[in-house]
Amino acid sequence: MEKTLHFKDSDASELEPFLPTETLLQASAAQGRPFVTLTFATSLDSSLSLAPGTRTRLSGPESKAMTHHLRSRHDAICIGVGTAVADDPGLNCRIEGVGLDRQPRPVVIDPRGRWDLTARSKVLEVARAGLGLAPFMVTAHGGDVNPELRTLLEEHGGKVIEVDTSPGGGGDGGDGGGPGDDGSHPGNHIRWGDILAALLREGLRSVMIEGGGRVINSLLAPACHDLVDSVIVTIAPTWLGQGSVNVSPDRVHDERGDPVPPARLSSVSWHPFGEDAVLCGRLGHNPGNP
Ligand SMILES: NC(=O)c1ccc[n+]([C@@H]2O[C@H](COP(=O)([O-])OP(=O)(O)OC[C@H]3O[C@@H](n4cnc5c(N)ncnc54)[C@H](O)[C@@H]3O)[C@@H](O)[C@H]2O)c1
Ligand SMILES: Nc1nc(=O)c(N)c(NC[C@H](O)[C@H](O)[C@H](O)COP(=O)(O)O)[nH]1
Repeated sequence: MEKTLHFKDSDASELEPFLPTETLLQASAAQGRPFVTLTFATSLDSSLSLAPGTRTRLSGPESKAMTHHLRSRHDAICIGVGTAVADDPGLNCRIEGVGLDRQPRPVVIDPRGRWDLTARSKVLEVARAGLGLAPFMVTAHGGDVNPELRTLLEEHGGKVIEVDTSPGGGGDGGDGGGPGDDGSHPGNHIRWGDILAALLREGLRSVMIEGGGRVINSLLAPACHDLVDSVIVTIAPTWLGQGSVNVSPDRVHDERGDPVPPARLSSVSWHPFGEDAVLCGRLGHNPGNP
């Protein structure tokens, strides 16, 4: 098991204006979704990892502890299956003293059963050790879920959640597209509004979405802005170069056909954590905010 992390209360308080409060949770629930924080770490050239299918360490120890604090402040932590396969993640909070009652529920979006989950996968080892919760897998309604995978999940206290796909493959920003991308393949795309509504029905009132590239780029598309409350980005002082997994949402054009920026944050603040800078901002409008 990995080393325990430490995070100071004074650092935690700097992040609070961007995290769910009871008022914000109720306002999000009234819109039929959990409070959503989009969070990830990038290089100076806006990359998440050196190449698809590989895991690249970007955060230093201080900002890594910050990310784990965020995990303890949400009911769920959500990733796409591309990240689940590339990283074999634990998806728990490893800050000292954080008990099971403050662990987030891991959620993996996997419309067509690409996840190579086995009993030796880290997320299940963590659950068996009592250091985190067993994962939920969100899949396409009527898709083929491997019965062994379903049993494995259920034996650990996890489950499969089936959600209807959106005919035509999206309309809410897609999921970034590209080779090997089963998520934007017609018939496999699940609208983010439907994914989030399904998580709220499971009692998950706040979700931290950690990536990867396709997930982040799709949520930064204008059609999804009202589904995202806060964005918290760790920026590491390094470049990963061309061919890396990039945060760069699809181009957006105005009615004249001229390009316009797809997204801009508001209420922005910057915080140094070790050698990294952490950027906090708001994307959509949550009626619970002043
Ligand atoms: N630096 C960071 O903070 C960070 C965070 C997470 C992941 N990563 C890296 O990102 C890479 C993985 O990114 P990626 O873009 O390959 O994969 P991803 O994790 O974004 O997963 C994409 C897949 O998820 C599914 N999916 C996502 N949204 C969907 C939707 N709305 N409907 C249906 N299916 C949907 C689809 O199968 C899609 O192909 C890895 O290298 C990982 O290490 C880095
Ligand atoms: N904050 C942050 N800094 C990084 O340097 C880095 N590589 C990630 N990556 C996020 C990550 O790729 C997924 O969210 C993992 O899959 C989680 O894995 P763990 O639970 O930590 O095992 N995130």
